[in-house]
Formats: sequence, structure tokens, C-alpha cells
Amino acid sequence: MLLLSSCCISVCPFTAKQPSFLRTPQRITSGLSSDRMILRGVGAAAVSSSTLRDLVFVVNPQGANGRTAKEWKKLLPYLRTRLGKDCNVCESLTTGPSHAIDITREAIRDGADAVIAVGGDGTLHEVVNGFFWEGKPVSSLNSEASHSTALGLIPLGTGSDFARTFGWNNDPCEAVDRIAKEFSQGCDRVDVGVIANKEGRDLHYFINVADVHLSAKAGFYASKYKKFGNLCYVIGALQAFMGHDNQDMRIRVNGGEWELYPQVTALCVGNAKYFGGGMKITPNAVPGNGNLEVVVLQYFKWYDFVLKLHKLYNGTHLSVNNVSSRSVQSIEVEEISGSGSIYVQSDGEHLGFLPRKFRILPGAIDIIS
Ligand SMILES: Nc1ncnc2c1ncn2[C@@H]1O[C@H](COP(=O)(O)OP(=O)(O)OP(=O)(O)O)[C@@H](O)[C@H]1O
Repeated sequence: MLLLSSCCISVCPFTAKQPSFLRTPQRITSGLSSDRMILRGVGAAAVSSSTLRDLVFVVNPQGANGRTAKEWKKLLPYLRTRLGKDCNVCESLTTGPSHAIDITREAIRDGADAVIAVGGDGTLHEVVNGFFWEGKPVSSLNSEASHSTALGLIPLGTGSDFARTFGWNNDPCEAVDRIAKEFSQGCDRVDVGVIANKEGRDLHYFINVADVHLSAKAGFYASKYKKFGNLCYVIGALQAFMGHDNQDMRIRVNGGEWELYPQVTALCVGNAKYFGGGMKITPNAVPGNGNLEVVVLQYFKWYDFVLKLHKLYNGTHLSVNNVSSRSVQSIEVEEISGSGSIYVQSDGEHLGFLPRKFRILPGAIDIIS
């Protein structure tokens, strides 16, 4: 990817099936655009020889029910004009769930200056997970590389909740401007949350909000109705309410004593503020402050959501009865009943079931913000 001329967009070869430096250089005309191509087989040596920045755009063509692919195509001429002078621009379309993780890992190992998620929170989530491998940050295979790879986002998803914390909308041209500007000014560090099972294994990373029980179940159902746009969250919530029971849980904050939390409706762990298509659930979360905000809803009935929904959306629910908030570096959450059926999601993606441990990795990634 890194031997491209600055004025073209390339279809990126990152697939993680084999390291790119093992591949034979090859140019293939893409059906997408006459001046795009696939280039294969550029290794770490090529990275240091280029003075242009290497940007890898990881595009989920299925994001927002296919709208991401259409918007991305429309964006390309602008992106080429805005970034082509200073950057090698490389696009890689995902072929299915988890592909973005592999693309990202390979791009970082190849020394990319930035990996930019193009899609929704699910795509961003996968790209963030690609920054890690077996509990450690992924790094360039070129031991002389002096830079780390930055994370970027062109929000083009259904909910695009992470972007809301920064006040970004779904305007992709604005996102390209942000990328162009940030590269001239330098990136910020952002915290990343990590989730483990009870034994501290099976690590999974999140950048936005992880949550437990009703909201996680609602998210699980909502993912099946993305074709309805933001309405999917309402449908998902209604479906999750059917047969829902609040559950007694125990939690342990920062390795302290276990505490009983009766009748938990939902427990949300925020690195950023929004989830569920615009609900400001963890309003005090700041992605770079080294803490996670935990908000717990207890004893909620369905009508509480009807009466208090506007407060959840505008972030004023912390003053409501049976809502509590605390700032933590780590939290362990277990259900008392041990049913193994309490849903957990991270960044809107279904992760599994309790028990789980959550903790913060302060300043884990450079972000183009
Ligand atoms: N090529 C693909 N085909 C099918 N699914 C894919 C593909 N690439 C990625 N995915 C999956 O699509 C899911 C949703 O993608 P994404 O988050 O980009 O859009 P969204 O769900 O519409 O937006 P949001 O998460 O912000 O609501 C992700 O979980 C990802 O695993």
C-alpha cells in the first residue's frame, strides 16, 4: 500500500491471511473506480522510505444498512483532494464481522500512520480491538519506526454514538477536514476500556460504552433491526422488556470490597457518554481522563423508562431515584443468581454474559480528534 502515488486511492490489501510483506507486488484494476487499484506486497522497509503519511481507511460497506458504502463512494473525490497531497490513502473494505480487526492489526504492523474506521460504532469497535493482540498493543514490525499508529473515525453508522461525545455529526467531509487538520497539529491520547472474564482472560476492548443486562439485551435485539435506522433501538428495547427481570448483582470497584446492588436494571460503564442511538447514559465520562463512569439503574419498571426517557437522552437522569453514578478505574460485576444469562455488550456489540471485569487503560491510543 505504501508505494502508492499521492493522488490515488488504493484498495488496500490488508487481509491478515498472511503478512503483507510476504506478498508479491501486484496491481489489479478495481471495479469501483478507474483510478483505484489493489497493490500488494509492500513491507516494513517501504514504510520508512516514504515521507507521505500512510492512512488506511477501514470501510464497512454494510454499515448503516448499506448507506456507508454509498457515502464512502461519494466522499472519495473530496478525500482525494483534501488528503492526497500529503498522504498515501489506502482503503480496505471489510468482508464480514471481525475483518476490521485483522485489517487494523496488519496495517499497524506495516507501519501505517493512522487507521481510520469508516462506519458505525461496531466498525470503530473492531478497529480498536485491532490495536491489541494477546493483551498487548500491536506495534510496527519496523523496529526503527518512531511513530505509533493513530486511530481515526469517519462516522457513517446507524447510531454513531462515540462521535457524539466529541460533537461530531455524520458529515463525512467534516471528518476528512478533521483528519487533515489533526495531522498538522498532532493527535490526542484516548483511554480504552478492557473487559475480561472472571479469570482475567478472554480480553476484549471498548472505546465507548460497555453495559450489562437490559440495555445490553436491547442492543442485542436492536442489531437485528438496523434496516429501520435509529428506530432499531426502540424495537430492540421493546423486545428486551418482554420477560425482563431486574437482577441482584454484586460489584467490586477498584479491587475493594464486594458490594450488593439489588434489583439492577442496567449497569453501564462509560469511557464516552452516549449509547443506544443518542442516549447520554454516562454524562460525566471523558475519554481521556483515566477513569470510567459507572451508572447503575435499579428497580426500574417499564413505565419508569416512559416517564424518564427524556432525562436519559439529555443526561439529567443521575438525579433520578434509583440511579447512581461513580468514577472507577476498574469494576467487577457478577450476578447473584449465577444463571449465566445476563447480557453484556461493548460499544453496541454483543459480548456474552456475566460475570465480567472492566478496567481502564489510560491513554492507550492516539486519536485523531
Ligand atoms: N462486509 C460486512 N458484511 C456484513 N457485516 C459486516 C461487514 N463488515 C462489518 N460488518 C459488521 O457490521 C456490524 C455493524 O457495523 P457498523 O457499526 O459499522 O454499522 P451500524 O451498526 O449501522 O452503526 P452503529 O454501530 O453506529 O449503530 C459490525 O458489527 C461488523 O462486524
